Amino acid sequence: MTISSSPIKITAREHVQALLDQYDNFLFDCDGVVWLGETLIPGMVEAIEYLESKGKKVVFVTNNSSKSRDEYVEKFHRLGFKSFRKQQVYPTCYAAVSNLDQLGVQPGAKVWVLGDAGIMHELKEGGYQALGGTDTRLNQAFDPDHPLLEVDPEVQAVIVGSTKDFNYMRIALTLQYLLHNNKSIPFIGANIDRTYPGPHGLILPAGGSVVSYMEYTANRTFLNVGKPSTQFLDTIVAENGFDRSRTLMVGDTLYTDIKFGNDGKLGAGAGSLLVLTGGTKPEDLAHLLHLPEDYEDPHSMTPLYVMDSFGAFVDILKG
Ligand SMILES: C[C@H](OP(=O)(O)O)C(=O)O
Ligand SMILES: [Mg+2]
Repeated sequence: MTISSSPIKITAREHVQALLDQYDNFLFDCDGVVWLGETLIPGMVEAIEYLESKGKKVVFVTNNSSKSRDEYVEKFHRLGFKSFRKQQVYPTCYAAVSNLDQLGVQPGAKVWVLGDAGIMHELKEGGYQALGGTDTRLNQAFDPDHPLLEVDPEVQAVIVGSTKDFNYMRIALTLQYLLHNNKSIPFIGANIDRTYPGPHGLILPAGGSVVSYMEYTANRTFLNVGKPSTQFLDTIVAENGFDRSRTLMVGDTLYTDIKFGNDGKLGAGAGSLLVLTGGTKPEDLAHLLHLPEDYEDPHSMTPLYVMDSFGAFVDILKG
């Protein structure tokens, strides 16, 4: 099946049954698909339990680097996913750390972080020394004479992701590392998302806004390790032994999730399902469908399927 110009709307029992027949493996985005902040999207626990009861493999791929895999396990359990295991979640803090080795940065090395606890914890778990990030000494107002502003020459990489502690001390220091040694230290960005859907209908700044800030300031290009990176998908497919033609990506964002599934050649020609519980509204999709053919490859961001909420899966199936 190829990507149609208009996605197929999943509303009836036969549509849901077709998904079950067509796919063995389901990749789920988290923010806007499974939850909004700490609020579970109704029906998601039942939907995942149903898929697993039918022998389907389920993994979660999130561009949100604020939590480590261990912290995601706690969150999934807290929200009712009782049998959830660490191997089922791929946050970009983990992807960022997994990339270090290939960039020649070996465990034991010092890595500078502009980001939240997830990146710090994954670095430590990978055997790296994490600097910056959540260090509370950086919470103070900018002072050019502060000893912390001295660059540590042993730092071998910089990872930038979302942070709720975005202040001038942190960005000024991060800039020093990005410029250090003739801009030779690898610059990893955890994601490209501008925003993410928060609780109470709030649209909140996401990691991509922080990464882009640093990219512009340092006049450097970062390596994006998150969706829609095809290398990220290759790793997930290989680690789980998934058959791409029997794999579906479910997400709420066109330029990350849907592009990830389409560019990654999931499904038999296409394997992406957009839900409308997060950042994308029907009018955004309509706009995309009317873009000129040559506009930044609109097909790569066109989902094969669309569904109001994946949480409706079991209800639709039961009629
Ligand atoms: C939006 C994104 O999370 P995801 O939707 O990939 O779980 C993020 O928090 O930057
Ligand atoms: Mg999302």
